[in-house]
Formats: sequence, C-alpha cells, structure tokens
Amino acid sequence: MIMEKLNPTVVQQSLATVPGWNLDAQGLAIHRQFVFADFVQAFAFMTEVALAAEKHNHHPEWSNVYNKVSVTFTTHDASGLTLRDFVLAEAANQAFRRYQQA
Ligand SMILES: C[C@H](O)[C@H](O)[C@H]1CNC2=NC(N)=NC(=O)C2=N1
Repeated sequence: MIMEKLNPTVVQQSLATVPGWNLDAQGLAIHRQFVFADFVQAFAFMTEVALAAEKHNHHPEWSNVYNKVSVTFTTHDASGLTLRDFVLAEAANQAFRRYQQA
C-alpha cells in the first residue's frame, strides 16, 4: 500500500494524539524514549513492538541500553512521516502502558 507523506498541519494534529512523542528538527521523524523497571521489561516491550511492526510492515529505528528503549519512526519509502508512523507510535504507547501498570 502506498503511504502518502503527511503535510506539516496533519503531522502536528497526529502528534497531538500520541503523548510523549516528539518531532525531529526537520519534521521528518518522530521519537520517544521509554524507560522501564529493568532490562527484561524493556526487551519484552521491544518484542511486542517488533511484532506490531512486522504486522504493519513498518519498522522502527531503535536502540536499547539496559532499561531504556529509544524509538524513532519515519517512513523511508516516503522520505518523511506517514499515517503508518503514528499507528506504530500509538501501538508502542499502548504496549508501554501495560508495563507502567505492572
Ligand atoms: C519493501 C518493504 O515493504 C518496505 O521497504 C517497507 C518495510 N518497512 C518499512 N519501515 C519503515 N519505517 N519505513 C518504510 O518505508 C518501510 N518500508
């Protein structure tokens, strides 16, 4: 499915729906850092997000150091942000909420 690059107005509106995510300086990617109780929770979260990413055929740029997971979403095929980036950002937020309650 072809994903359209979102215009700056729609990017701002979409950003408002995913708490904790920030736009990069160029407006081409969104980023959030997630902090967990320990490495096991951080890695379990990554597994969940990886499965969601595969399901949507949309993959994160990310890194992990102990209990922290740094996640960036951009759409390489569109050289910018598409709806798919925000769908995955929301999926990551939903997964993270479960670890906050645990
Ligand atoms: C061929 C394959 O479907 C594409 O390269 C997909 C895979 N995952 C992807 N992930 C991300 N983040 N951006 C893409 O443009 C992208 N494209």
